Formats: sequence, C-alpha cells, structure tokens
Amino acid sequence: MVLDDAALKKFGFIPRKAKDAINIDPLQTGGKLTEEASRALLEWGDGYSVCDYCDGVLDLIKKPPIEEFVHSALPEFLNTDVARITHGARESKFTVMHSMAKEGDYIVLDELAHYSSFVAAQRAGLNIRTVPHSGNPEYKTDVDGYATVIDDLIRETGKAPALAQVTYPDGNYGNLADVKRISNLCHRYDVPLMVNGAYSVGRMPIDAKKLGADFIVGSGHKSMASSGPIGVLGVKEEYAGIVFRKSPTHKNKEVEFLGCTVRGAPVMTMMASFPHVVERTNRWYDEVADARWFSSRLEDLGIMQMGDKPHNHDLMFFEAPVLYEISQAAKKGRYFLYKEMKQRKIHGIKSGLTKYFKLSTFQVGRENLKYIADSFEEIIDKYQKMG
Ligand SMILES: Cc1ncc(COP(=O)(O)O)c(C=O)c1O
Repeated sequence: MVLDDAALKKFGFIPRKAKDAINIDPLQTGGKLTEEASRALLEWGDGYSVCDYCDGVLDLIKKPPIEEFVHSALPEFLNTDVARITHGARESKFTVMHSMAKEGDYIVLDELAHYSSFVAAQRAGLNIRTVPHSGNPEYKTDVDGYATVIDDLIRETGKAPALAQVTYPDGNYGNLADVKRISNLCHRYDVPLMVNGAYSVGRMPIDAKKLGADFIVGSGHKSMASSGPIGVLGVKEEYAGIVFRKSPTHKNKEVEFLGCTVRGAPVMTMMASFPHVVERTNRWYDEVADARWFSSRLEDLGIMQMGDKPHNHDLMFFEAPVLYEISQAAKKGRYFLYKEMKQRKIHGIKSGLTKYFKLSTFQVGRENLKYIADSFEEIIDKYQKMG
C-alpha cells in the first residue's frame, strides 16, 4: 500500500513546504541533493548502516568505499596531504583550534568570520583577536591587518598566536579575500593558517596548497550536495600528527574525532554526490557570470549589492531602500516581500527582511534568475502604483 502525505502525517511525516520552490537561501543552494544522493539517503538511512563491515575505524571502511573517498578522492579534490570527514565546518574548525592551541592561547580571526568560528574558539578556551574590514560598502578584509594583529600580539604577550583563520568567502557579503597574501604574511611569523571554505569547497575550484592553507574546512550540507550534518577537513602533513593524534588507551581511535565522526547516511550522500560536485566546480565561472548578471538586474531596480564589485561569488548581500520604503506603507508591513515571494514560489529571503538581505544564485540557473529578477520588478511596480 502506498500512503499519501495526508496518511503519512498521522505517523509523524512532515512534508517540507519549501522543497519544490526556487531556492535562493545561501544556506541551502549548495546542499541540494543530487538524485544519486537522494537514493543513497534512503538506502543507507538506518543508523549505523555504514558499519556493516567496519574494523573499528570509520575512515578505513572499504565496503562501502569510505577509505578510498577519505584517503584518496578527498585530499586530491582539496589538494591537501590528509583529509577527514567531520560533522560540519564548525566541527572541523573546533578540531583544529582545540588541537593546535592550548587553553589561554590567542588565535586570529577575520572580523567577518562566522559566529561558529568564535564559538569554536570559546569552546576550546582560546582568546580571539580580529582583523578588521573596510566597512560599508565593500567590507573588504584588511589583508595587511593580519601582520598588524600578529605584531601586536607578539609585543603584548611575547609570542605569536597559535593559529590564524580566514573565511573564504565570508558568509555575509560573499567576499573572497586574498588568501595567498594572508598565508604568506602568516607564514612569515610561523603562524599556520586555516581557510574556512564553508561556501567555497564544493562550489568553486579550491586548491589548499596554492592558497597556502595549512588547514582547509568545508561544509557538506552547505556546499557539497550532502545531507547534513557533515563537513570536511584537509590538513597539511606537518600538522597531521597533532590533529590526528591517537588515543593512548584505544590505539586506532583519533582523539579529536572521538574515535569516529559521521557514522551514517550523510557520508553516503556526500560520496554519491561527489562526482557531480567535482564536475560542477569546473563550471564555476558560469556561476560567477550568473551572479553578476543578477546583481546588475537588481541594481537597475535600486537594490544595491554590497561587497566585492564586480562580484566573484554567488552569495550576495543587498541593501534595498526601495523595498524598505514600500514596507512602511504595505498592509503586511515588513512581511510583504516574503509573502509576495512565497506566492511566486521563491524561497530563501528571510521573513520580515526588506532593507537588507542576502541570497545565493548558486545552481539556480539563468532562466530562474530572470524569473526572480522579474518578480522583484513586478512587486516594486505593484506597490509603487498602489502608493
Ligand atoms: C561562513 C560560514 N562558516 C561556517 C558555517 C557553519 O557551517 P556548518 O553548518 O557546516 O558548521 C556557516 C554557516 O552558515 C557559515 O556561513
């Protein structure tokens, strides 16, 4: 018997309303499952299913081929010496911070770092110094600021920070900082650099060695067409012994990973999507062209894109005085934009936002982007005529 949604609801099934909408939520565009991953999710959904033939170490499982993925495909993709899967970008960052620094040490973050970077450092008992950005409208990270902050710390505390991090791109403006210059600066002081690629690994070509990254972090559910929670971590050989150190009591278990990380379906979805993910990073320049085209359509409507210009990433932040003005008089107030978008089956601009919002054009396609830009135009016209 095949049950429909209504019948399934009785047993706790919750249909997802936004599933079939055009999605421009930056958190979600890069995490949409491929068909292969959707199948993998069903096939491997039972709890510890991936451990059918496990000898005690998750990343050494041969059937399914997790070992091949973690120890061969993933490091090659990231161009790092060693890689692991984690529960997400934040877990990757925490692992590195916790292993590379001692409680009370300083680390350096860009001011645009995601909250999870700050919280990861706090959980590890670390002190944080931030590198400023240029503020409105470009929000450019001050590359030389890394040297200034490191110099200040050496003068004040007598030693260099244990680690520096840069968010590439940042999660608000989609700005791509000059990581190569940042890594050169940090390495002059022997400070290792972690690159948070939550919005780049799986979307655009990333080469940790070319960037000079000692650690590279990715988010599977955000950018690698995977079902969460899952992330990746690439580590330079020089630091592998520290980050992947083994338990003195349980000889094959890595302490920072509590023995094993992703023990179920998310890793199978990541592996199932991987060929598609590798392939889509080769088409990144089409994505950038789409983002720029969309940005210019919105700018023509008086909706201004902040951050790098021309933009180099699908994640964009807009300032929309025209929509804010409408919201002051609209019947639904500041919810008018969300309602109008919902009616047009466009999901992703947060409910209640009009003056400032961010969105992502990743994998949306030019035709849908045109529909979204036309929708903005239609909505503005409609309310301006009413006003
Ligand atoms: C820049 C950035 N880094 C990290 C994260 C957290 O990713 P994860 O959910 O994989 O921990 C986010 C989430 O929004 C983010 O925007």
